[in-house]
Amino acid sequence: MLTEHAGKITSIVGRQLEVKTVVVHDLNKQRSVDLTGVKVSNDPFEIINDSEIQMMVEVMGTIDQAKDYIEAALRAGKHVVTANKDLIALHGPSLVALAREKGCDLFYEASVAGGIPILRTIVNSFAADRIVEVKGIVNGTTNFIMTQMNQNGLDYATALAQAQEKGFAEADPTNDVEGIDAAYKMVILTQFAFGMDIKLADIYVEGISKVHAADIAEAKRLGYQIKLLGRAKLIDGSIDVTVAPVLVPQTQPLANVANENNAVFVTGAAVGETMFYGPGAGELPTANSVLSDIITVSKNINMGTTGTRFNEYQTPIQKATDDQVVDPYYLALEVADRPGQMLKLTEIMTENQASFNLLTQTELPDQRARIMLVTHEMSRQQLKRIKVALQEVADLEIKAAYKVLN
Ligand SMILES: NC(=O)C1=CN([C@@H]2O[C@H](COP(=O)(O)OP(=O)(O)OC[C@H]3O[C@@H](n4cnc5c(N)ncnc54)[C@H](OP(=O)(O)O)[C@@H]3O)[C@@H](O)[C@H]2O)C=CC1
Ligand SMILES: N[C@@H](CC=O)C(=O)O
Repeated sequence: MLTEHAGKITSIVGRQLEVKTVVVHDLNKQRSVDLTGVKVSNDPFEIINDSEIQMMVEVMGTIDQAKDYIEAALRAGKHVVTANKDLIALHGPSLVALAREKGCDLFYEASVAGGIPILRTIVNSFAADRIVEVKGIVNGTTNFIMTQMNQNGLDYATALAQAQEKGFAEADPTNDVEGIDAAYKMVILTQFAFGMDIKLADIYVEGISKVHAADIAEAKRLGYQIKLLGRAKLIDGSIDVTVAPVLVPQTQPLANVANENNAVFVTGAAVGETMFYGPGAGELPTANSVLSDIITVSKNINMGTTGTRFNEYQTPIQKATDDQVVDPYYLALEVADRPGQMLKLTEIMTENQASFNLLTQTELPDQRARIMLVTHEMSRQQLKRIKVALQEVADLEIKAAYKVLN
């Protein structure tokens, strides 16, 4: 892209960008990019110690190693662009502080939602509004897997292997499928939207690895798609952040976001609901976001305005309590003794002031049945109590408890 769009980039930046050194892991690997005239090395200090180089781009992944290299580059006075959400979510504040101290830029647009320019949009276009909710599909791999399972009948392992082949998944896809990658992105989105430095441990995280084909089918029958959704919501001045499988109504645009695409809804008190859609993973979409950062830094160097934070908004906000977070839920239970279990279920729901508006069941072998119900709105605290009480019931197993988007 730097070569093909060189003329446009030069006219926007006012200078010609030159790649001096590329650092890789395996010097013998065949590359599809023409690196004629570029120094190729496996030593990051070839960049960090080169006084001619003004900017370092980190797209190697990892946490500790990348952190060491970025810190060294910032200490050497180099501006940094990174796509590393793991690192920014876990160590963003200290890296941002170091960059500021050194008068350097640190940009990371590609770290959230791949090719969608969502961080820059929040910083620039929502600067005057009060954001009340950010929710969406922020992991391409899991959305690709769920789409392939749903629409093409692929099994989980085959769909994951395809996501890896296409370059959407992380080097170790555990973080993708267990919701950690989406949670890292929600940490960054929460920081940008609400000015709040939330920790990974403050987020309820559940991935897709345990989503059952029976729940996908039942959700579909009821008019929903199960999607891995991240949500950061302002509730009475407090923030709640979650990443989990959610039943999305077919009529909601998020239900139709397929494959590696991502979509982020940003709701502002003034503007209302806005939706940003595009490829959330993949080589060129990610490269476009990285290049938009490179161009921003280059312009800042030109104008002598480096050293300001990507996001300047900071404000102290509390985490919401389980009592404050209210949603309808989908519950799937496996039972043996049906009439007895149904009675118990109804009792437990009533004792916890909860009710359901829909209940279905399917027969399973050995006299067992799978009961699926959609509740009316209840707090996360109520749900927790109901789950604890149901766990005490003999011959009853909770198979799923997912939020329903309304
Ligand atoms: N893939 C995607 O769609 C997206 C990825 N990201 C983020 O971008 C980063 C990179 O992801 P991705 O491109 O998929 O990863 P890849 O594994 O495809 O690429 C990593 C690159 O880093 C190089 N590298 C790895 N370790 C070292 C090391 N110790 N020293 C020098 N070079 C090293 C590798 O070299 P070699 O080629 O020799 O192996 C390779 O070129 C991650 O932080 C990821 O989370 C962000 C948004 C989207
Ligand atoms: N593994 C990530 C890549 C982009 O951030 C994803 O699948 O979304």
